Amino acid sequence: MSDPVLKVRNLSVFYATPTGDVRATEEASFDLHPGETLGLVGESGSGKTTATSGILRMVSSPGRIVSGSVELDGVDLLKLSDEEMRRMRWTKLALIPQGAMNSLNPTMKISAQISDVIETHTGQPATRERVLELFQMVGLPERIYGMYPHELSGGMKQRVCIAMAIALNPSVIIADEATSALDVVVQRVVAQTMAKVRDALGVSMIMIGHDMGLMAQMVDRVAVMYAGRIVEIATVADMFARPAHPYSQILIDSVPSLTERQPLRITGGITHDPRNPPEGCIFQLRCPYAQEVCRQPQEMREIRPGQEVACIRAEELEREDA
Ligand SMILES: Nc1ncnc2c1ncn2[C@@H]1O[C@H](COP(=O)(O)OP(=O)(O)OP(=O)(O)O)[C@@H](O)[C@H]1O
Repeated sequence: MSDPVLKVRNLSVFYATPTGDVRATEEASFDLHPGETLGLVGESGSGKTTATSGILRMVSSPGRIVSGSVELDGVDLLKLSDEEMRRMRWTKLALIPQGAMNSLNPTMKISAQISDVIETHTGQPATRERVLELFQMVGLPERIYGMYPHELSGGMKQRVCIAMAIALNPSVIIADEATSALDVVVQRVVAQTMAKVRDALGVSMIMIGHDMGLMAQMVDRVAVMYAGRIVEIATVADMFARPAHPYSQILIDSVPSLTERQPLRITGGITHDPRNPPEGCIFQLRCPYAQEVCRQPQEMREIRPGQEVACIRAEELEREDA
């Protein structure tokens, strides 16, 4: 396999609170290969957004990156100066943030906002031709060129955000639940646009989401997070056919069917205080199979080529869903 475009190793990001650090992302490690899409899933509060903020070095106070490395094309982003990092954003690494469409500037025309991104990083404003080319790639009509965000539908605004993300041909795009604020039909169309653009440009993507059904159709591999820890990484096929971690099994069971899209609906939530995780397995307090042995630290380990899991009992508990 080709060298990864992005190599994340032991990334930990904590938030300081008066009663101790919230360990929002701890020891996260994964690779992203050229042209690959990796899905990052887990229920609310599992640390998905925090992990990607760490990758982009956009963690704001009271958060801080505690440790780790984030290599993009062989360069450790965590070692760059702020100015060097600023130059990486949009050109190498672009973000479509949560609620992206609400982050558009209401007082600026769509064309000017896209042009602005390009000008800030290249020193040259975008030509009308280039903006229209981007519109075409994401399926936006030419007539919105001179319009303001409030004149556009939610789906269109989301496409504008995709256009901005690809404007400078980044190697990696991180899409943070980019579609969750939209209704189901619009979600599907926007997701298809994202996939089309990704395939046309050969860009690598990290997609954060709750919707396992949508993930199944959009991503190559899935990383499952629980309470700040990645507990399993596998191809979509393996994750759905033989999820190895008990938490992944619960996640998969929460999907009614792969064609019927639904957000993750898991009762219970994260049960421990994120400032004080249990010793050993992060999932032990909710795990139906927890035993004494689960109080030992659980490292990610490969149980078959391409499937890594942080569960000492994985082989014993494995099941075939196929
Ligand atoms: N500013 C903050 N101060 C303290 N704790 C925080 C702060 N921001 C996030 N957290 C905590 O960090 C943990 C991870 O949050 P994060 O938003 O990364 O999760 P998430 O998986 O992206 O959730 P969602 O799906 O709801 O976006 C949670 O326990 C959250 O309460």
